[in-house]
Amino acid sequence: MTDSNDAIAVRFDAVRLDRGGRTILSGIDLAVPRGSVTAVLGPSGSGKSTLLAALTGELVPAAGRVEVFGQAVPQRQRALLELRKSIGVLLQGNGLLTDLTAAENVALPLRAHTRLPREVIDRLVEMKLHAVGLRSAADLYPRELSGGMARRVALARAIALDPPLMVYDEPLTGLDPIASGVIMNLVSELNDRLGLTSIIVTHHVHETLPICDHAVVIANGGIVFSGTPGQLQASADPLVGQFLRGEPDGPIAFDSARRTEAA
Ligand SMILES: Nc1ncnc2c1ncn2[C@@H]1O[C@H](COP(=O)(O)OP(=O)(O)OP(=O)(O)O)[C@@H](O)[C@H]1O
Repeated sequence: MTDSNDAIAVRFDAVRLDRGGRTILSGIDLAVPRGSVTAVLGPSGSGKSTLLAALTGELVPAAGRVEVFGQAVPQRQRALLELRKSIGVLLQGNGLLTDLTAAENVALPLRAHTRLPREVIDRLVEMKLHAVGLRSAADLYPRELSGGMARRVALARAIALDPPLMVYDEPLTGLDPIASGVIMNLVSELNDRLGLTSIIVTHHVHETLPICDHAVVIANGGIVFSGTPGQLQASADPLVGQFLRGEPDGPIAFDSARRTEAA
């Protein structure tokens, strides 16, 4: 592994992703530096979740190569499970089990993937809940938590195994502006404090950009912008402008995947 590879946490090299016999994304080149926070932005249906699926090995590229920490995403189940332990994923729905308390939910990955004794797991769970500011909610059930608190418990569970890479799929869905601000601050703080690399897939541009080092916009079947948040805001590209302003009419097709298919 070379030094330059060491500095890159995730690399997409000429990747094409197909789903249901259709090309969703093609010509994807992306390098996510270690330690950075990267936003993957794009309109609904543009292929953001598809990109994540390639990163976690759920979807095998039709062409090109995806690497995580210098290694190609494996296809063999065992190697894939090993890779997934190094990727913490916060999904759109929190995925909390309703008949378990917050603490029991956070303990799940530790019980499943380690042989640590009970008291060590309890201590780790306490630390993870503390990291998201919810130590006092340990014994509450998901139905007793607000939407923002539930998202934070899910975040504590996602970092339970200390993954070096965090992936957030629409972390702000269903949250009010205050809870959204809390989550974004946490994402940024955890990234810096724990030395993580974070990728945030979202269409919440204005809430996400302030904590990002890098932004990528996908539309019309590929990457249409890659740069800093400042460069994104200053971009004169009509496609980027349409997306930032959320306009229905413009160079981004209403159903961008359909346009790819027709192309
Ligand atoms: N399993 C699948 N089989 C076939 N097509 C799929 C599948 N999953 C997604 N697609 C299609 O791929 C395209 C991209 O979907 P994807 O979910 O990646 O977009 P997205 O940008 O994450 O959207 P959203 O912001 O609404 O979640 C869409 O046209 C969708 O219909």
